[in-house]
Formats: sequence, structure tokens, C-alpha cells
Amino acid sequence: MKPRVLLGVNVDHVATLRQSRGTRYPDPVQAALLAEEAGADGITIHPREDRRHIQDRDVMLMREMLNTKMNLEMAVTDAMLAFAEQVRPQCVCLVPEKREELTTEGGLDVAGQEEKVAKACERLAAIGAEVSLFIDADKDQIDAAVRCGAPVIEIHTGHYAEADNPAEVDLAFLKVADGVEYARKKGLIVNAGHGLHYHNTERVAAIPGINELNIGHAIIARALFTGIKEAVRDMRAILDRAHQE
Ligand SMILES: CC(=O)[C@@H](O)[C@H](O)COP(=O)(O)O
Ligand SMILES: NCC(=O)COP(=O)(O)O
Repeated sequence: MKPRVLLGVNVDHVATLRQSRGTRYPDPVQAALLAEEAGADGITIHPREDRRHIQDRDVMLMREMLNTKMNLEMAVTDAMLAFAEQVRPQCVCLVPEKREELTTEGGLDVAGQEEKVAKACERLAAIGAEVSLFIDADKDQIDAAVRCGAPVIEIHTGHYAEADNPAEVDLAFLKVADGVEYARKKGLIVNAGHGLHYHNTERVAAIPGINELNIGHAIIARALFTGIKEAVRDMRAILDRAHQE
């Protein structure tokens, strides 16, 4: 029996709407709790260095209030590592960040900065956090993640999500699927995320060996029209349907 694929709901873009006017609403903390009620297995938040959406206050409150688990996404910097040591989340996902980017554009270059990433993994493991590395489905990046001591990787599905035509989509999908298989053989727990929505997720969720999908923007967008609980339930149903395949 294939294990159930976990759903991590990223609530960053509830905070994007709040920050657009500097109001107290909508509150990503409220969204996170409702998402958990609707079946989210965890909540992902990404306090970027420029704090364009998630604020430290959101992180601290969620750390106290979440009933599932917090997956704290962060850049590999001393400041963010110190913040993680203060927050002590269950999970930390190390991601690349460029101030000028609209959203995450690619995977973390672990192979190009192994010593720095390995030290970060060590620091985070010391506070009991499960560390994942957000990487492209490249074998050299997967090998570097193993050498850095990360128990988990999250494969960047942005290239698959943004592919323009069916041939490109298939190529990008096969790269993700091959990456999952390769990483599993290396003993890694394999998650995936970025750009997944209601029409491209089932195929990824059906990849043998996928542990968890982290999905945010599409769920929050749908929630504008259906409410967040229904939006989460709809995505949960897609993962469950893939699980039965
Ligand atoms: C790493 C990733 O793909 C997302 O989890 C990340 O949070 C995207 O950044 P924004 O949420 O700022 O779009
Ligand atoms: N790590 C991916 C994530 O948390 C959500 O990405 P997206 O669904 O907002 O693109």
C-alpha cells in the first residue's frame, strides 16, 4: 500500500494581501489554523530576508498555535539560522533567495556551496529540526544534499509548472520523477513543490516515493473564491485520488 502523500500548505500569500495595505488582516495565522482543520498535514511559511509577506510575528504565533508542524523556509544566512534557533520549528527548508525575484526561481545550489550548507544543516539538526534542501532534480545536487547530511530534499517543480507546451511539460515531469527515484535510492525523504496547482498536481502526487507536496499560491488563490477550508479539501482530494492510482 503506497503511503499517503502529505500536504504542506504554504500561507505566504495570505500575508502578501495583508502587506499590500499594511493592515492586520487577512491573518496568515488564521489561515494556517483553518488549513489544518481542513486536512493540511503541515504549514509552510517563508520569512524572506525582505519580509515582503510573512513577518516574524506570524512565525512566532504559528510556532505556538499550529497543531501539525511548521516547515520554516529560509535563506542560508547567519541571520536566518539564528532566527530558526530562536523559533525551533519542527522542519526547516533551505531555499535560495534573490531580493529582486518575484518568487523562487530555481533550486538551491548545494553543490556549489557544500561546506556552507553542511554547516547550516548541522546547526539546524542541533536544534532538532528536520532539514530539507530545496533543489532542482539534478543528480549532482541530490548527491551534494546527501553529502551535506540533509535527510530530506524538496524537489523544485517550478520548471514543470511553468513549461509552455506538452512536450516540455513531459520532459520536466520525467526529470522530477527520475530525481525522486534517484534520491529515494540514496535514502533521502523526497518532497516537492513550487507552482503546483489544481491541474498539474495529481501527476506529481502519483510519483512513487513522493513524501509530501508543499503548495501555496494556487490554494490561496482558490481560497479567495471558495474559502480556505474548501480550497485545502479540494487539493487534499487530488492527492488522495493520486494515491489510489
Ligand atoms: C521555495 C518555494 O518555492 C516557495 O515555498 C517560496 O515560498 C516561494 O516564494 P514566495 O512564497 O515568496 O513566492
Ligand atoms: N516550497 C513550495 C511551497 O511552499 C509553495 O510554493 P507555491 O505553491 O506557492 O508555488
